[in-house]
Amino acid sequence: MAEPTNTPMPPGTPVPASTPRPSSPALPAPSRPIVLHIGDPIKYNPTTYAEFSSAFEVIRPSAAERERDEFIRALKERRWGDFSAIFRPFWGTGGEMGRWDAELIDLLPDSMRVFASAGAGFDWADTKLLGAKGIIYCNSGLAAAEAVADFAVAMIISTFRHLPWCMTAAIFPFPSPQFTDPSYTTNTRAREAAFQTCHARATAVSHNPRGHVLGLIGFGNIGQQIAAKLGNPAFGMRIAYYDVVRKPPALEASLNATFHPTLESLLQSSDCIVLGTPAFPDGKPLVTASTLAAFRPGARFVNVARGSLVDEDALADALESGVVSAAALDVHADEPRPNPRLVRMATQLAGVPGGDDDNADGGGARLPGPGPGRVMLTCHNAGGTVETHVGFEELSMRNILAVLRGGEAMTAVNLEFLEERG
Ligand SMILES: O=CC(=O)O
Repeated sequence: MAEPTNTPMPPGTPVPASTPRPSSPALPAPSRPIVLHIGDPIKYNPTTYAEFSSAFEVIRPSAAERERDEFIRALKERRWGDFSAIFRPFWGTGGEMGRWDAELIDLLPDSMRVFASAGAGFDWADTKLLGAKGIIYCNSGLAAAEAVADFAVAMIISTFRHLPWCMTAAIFPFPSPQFTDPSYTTNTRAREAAFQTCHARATAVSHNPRGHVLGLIGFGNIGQQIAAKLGNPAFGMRIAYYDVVRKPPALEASLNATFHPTLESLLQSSDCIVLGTPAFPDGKPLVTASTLAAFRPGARFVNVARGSLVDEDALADALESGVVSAAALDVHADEPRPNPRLVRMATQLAGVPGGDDDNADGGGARLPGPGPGRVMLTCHNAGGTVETHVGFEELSMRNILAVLRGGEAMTAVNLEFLEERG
């Protein structure tokens, strides 16, 4: 049964409820287009939602109905009628049915026109097949770009300054927040050694980003915002990029960005490589043993795109051999399970029992081993801010309003595949 859209909004806000629908195949023709709302109720944009829910009949399947088997059953029995749009305002919910592949897409009603979802990435949906069926897919990358770029800045700085080492050494041996771990209170020498070693030796492997070449793979909204934040006059990095389509000269000039016509040329010229490009539909990696071989010796690597784009074992090899001197990964090939070899490196300390201080005086050139603090791992947090979620909701509703009123989608990603409908 559909859940009511009992949205937590400021008190007194008038919110039209979505319509619970009986599980009956014989539905009367709707007076307004039906929108299938998958996931949590909206939270942040009551005014737009008031317009949205008076323009459309909004049906929100329950959490149980969104599980794949039940979802397929419901689509087969046309439980939600001839809906014209799918609306997924959050990335944390609404994905329970799994990948939007042919099995699901082939069950969509002919009335379906537009699928608007939270999230910059759209690897969870076969957008080419949707396009072939005349369905526009809109992502919400625009809403996440600033958050992802800010997070990428922190990760890039981390690869130059070895923040994981600085942070873990300061709290060695990782006491509980209550400081009740007996080793924390008794193992004073080891704790002091961890702190002092990091204080003394992190200097020798840390560098200012200024003057280094930042190589951006992908120069869309996220890449451009990273360039604006880290180039001149702020951090003074030299901006280089590779993308399948070269950007206009005025844009390149405004960001002082140098285009590289091949990925190899970008890799050979960069001190820190940042991945900010959509995943390949077939899940093929872009950063592999052979691409890593083209990195400058001792280059740094940051991934804020998708884990599937990186062969993580090849990256671990490159960190071990020193080809890559530091890496920061927000996204992982097998979420929520980061690669165990990379986890081990992320927790490695110098100058403490079980640590590794072989490389303490390395200086960015090819190093013989991973050394401490060279890997930063986070939990797919880059886009995760309140502002992003406000934007996800708003943009998804605006896209559906535009398309169903006969206008243009703002953030369609599959227009090249879109087939005209009869
Ligand atoms: O990964 C985050 C997103 O797709 O927005």
